[in-house]
Amino acid sequence: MSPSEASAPAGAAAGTGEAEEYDVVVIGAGPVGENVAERAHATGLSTVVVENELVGGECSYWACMPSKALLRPAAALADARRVDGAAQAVRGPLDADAVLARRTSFASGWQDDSQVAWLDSEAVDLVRGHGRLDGPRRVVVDTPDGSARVLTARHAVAVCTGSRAALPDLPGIAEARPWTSREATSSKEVPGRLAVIGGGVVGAEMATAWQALGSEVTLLVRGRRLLERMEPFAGELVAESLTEAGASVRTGVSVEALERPSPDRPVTLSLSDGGRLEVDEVLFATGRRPRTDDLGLRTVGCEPGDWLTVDDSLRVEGVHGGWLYAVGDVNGRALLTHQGKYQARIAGSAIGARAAGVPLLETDRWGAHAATADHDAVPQVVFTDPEAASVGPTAAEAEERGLRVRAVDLDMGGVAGAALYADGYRGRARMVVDLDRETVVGVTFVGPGVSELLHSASVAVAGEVPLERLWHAVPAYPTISEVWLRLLETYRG
Ligand SMILES: Cc1cc2nc3c(=O)[nH]c(=O)nc-3n(C[C@H](O)[C@H](O)[C@H](O)COP(=O)(O)OP(=O)(O)OC[C@H]3O[C@@H](n4cnc5c(N)ncnc54)[C@H](O)[C@@H]3O)c2cc1C
Ligand SMILES: NC(=O)c1ccc[n+]([C@@H]2O[C@H](COP(=O)([O-])OP(=O)(O)OC[C@H]3O[C@@H](n4cnc5c(N)ncnc54)[C@H](O)[C@@H]3O)[C@@H](O)[C@H]2O)c1
Repeated sequence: MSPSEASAPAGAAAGTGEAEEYDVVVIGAGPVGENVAERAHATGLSTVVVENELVGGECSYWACMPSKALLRPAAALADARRVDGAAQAVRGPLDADAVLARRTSFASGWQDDSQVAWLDSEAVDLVRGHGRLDGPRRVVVDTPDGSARVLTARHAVAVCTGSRAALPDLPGIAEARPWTSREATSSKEVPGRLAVIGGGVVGAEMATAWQALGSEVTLLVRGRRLLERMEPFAGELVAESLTEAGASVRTGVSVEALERPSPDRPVTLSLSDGGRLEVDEVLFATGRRPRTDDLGLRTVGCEPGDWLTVDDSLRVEGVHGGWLYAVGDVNGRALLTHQGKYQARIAGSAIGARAAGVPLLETDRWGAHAATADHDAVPQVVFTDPEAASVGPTAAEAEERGLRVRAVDLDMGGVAGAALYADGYRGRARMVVDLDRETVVGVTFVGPGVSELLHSASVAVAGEVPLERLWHAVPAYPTISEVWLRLLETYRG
């Protein structure tokens, strides 16, 4: 079937009330939905995506892109300040207006024309409106003009509706009009005093960005440290650096109530240690919940409000006929754009293979239709200063999985390339070695400029490269990559 034949839906046009039939219907045109549609279409299937906000999803407008655009100028300035000779040339603060303007341009001014054009170029149809399931293989779209369109799928429906910020149920929270990640990435003004609640990735990154932009930031962490899902030294180094930058980082404390007497007045937080804190804005960076509450899931035997549990080919478990897929944040496996897009490539080709009647899918470990990396090789970069980058389990997680491991630690300041990169370079690395197979199962780097190193670790982990072969992968001198050589030397003793 040619792509042009493939993209033509059968059935009646919109407005007639009759169902429009496609091979694949995708609900949600975030980065993941776009990729499921494009991949499924590449296998010769007709595809349509349903979107009720902006094509491009959270990542493009209120998450990855604007947050990294806010953080990059701070990192560039910090890097220059760590190099004698360059430091003398950059004495002033960030130009907050210019940073916010650049952020806005990376968020495409919250317009989705270019992403719509991309869908069009890939011959994927777009229906604007809120999609919900209405029984097997059937999606009803409530469109902005008040009418309903019915889409049916010959082969598969993929739910790619993502996640939204989770807010705790606290007295006064609604009246306090707190920021979520949306306001933290799209604000047009720099608040004088900002409280950030939550020591996860959003909390650490947004505290870094807004402190650098001139806010007086207080980061309130209910646990013992920041970035609890990474090796302990990651959160410790990031907290130390945030404190040096002027932020107040307080652990073991949470918010119990909020009071904002009127919208133009400051907000006062009552804290679990009995203290009170007055700020101009408060950001809740307290995790995410799946966008599954208004999706008609009961009509197909699933529970609304839950993360959708999937198998490794991204098919929702327990749905008769195996036609329902859930890809990206909504399945709760790894809330990251690159991991969702990886799942999308796998789901798209699995949908295509099943539609073509391929009798035996490659769903074995590392097979073409199995998202194995979700379990063993999820890379993540936290764009704080210093950057924290990791792939695979931490040493503690590897032990919990029953692996016999050794953690090899290194102070990165001794690596020549790191010392050249920044005067007094502060950074640490850990390589977690599976002693039975002599392969690397997890790696963490924390330090300036480590984000671009991470893929080397992902290749080693996903490739299950034996240490004796890694020994022959020679890092160029004098780059920060020589951290690999030092780690291997330390392991060999
Ligand atoms: C502040 C922040 C920073 C982040 N930074 C990074 C980063 O640097 N790197 C990284 O890898 N990840 C990052 N993430 C995570 C990343 O944003 C998500 O993993 C990614 O957006 C998930 O993509 P998705 O397509 O699954 O969902 P989403 O991007 O949430 O897209 C879902 C889409 O579905 C639409 N939708 C929902 N329900 C319906 C419905 N019923 N009908 C029609 N349409 C619907 C929504 O409008 C949306 O467009 C960040 C997250 C946050 C909050
Ligand atoms: N650079 C990146 O890759 C990047 C950047 C931002 C977000 N993300 C993704 O987005 C997802 C969401 O990030 P997040 O930081 O919102 O979630 P998270 O789950 O990483 O962290 C939330 C934090 O809030 C704390 N918390 C929860 N409820 C609380 C409460 N009531 N009071 C005080 N603290 C509370 C938790 O203990 C946790 O430390 C992450 O899973 C991450 O993968 C990725």
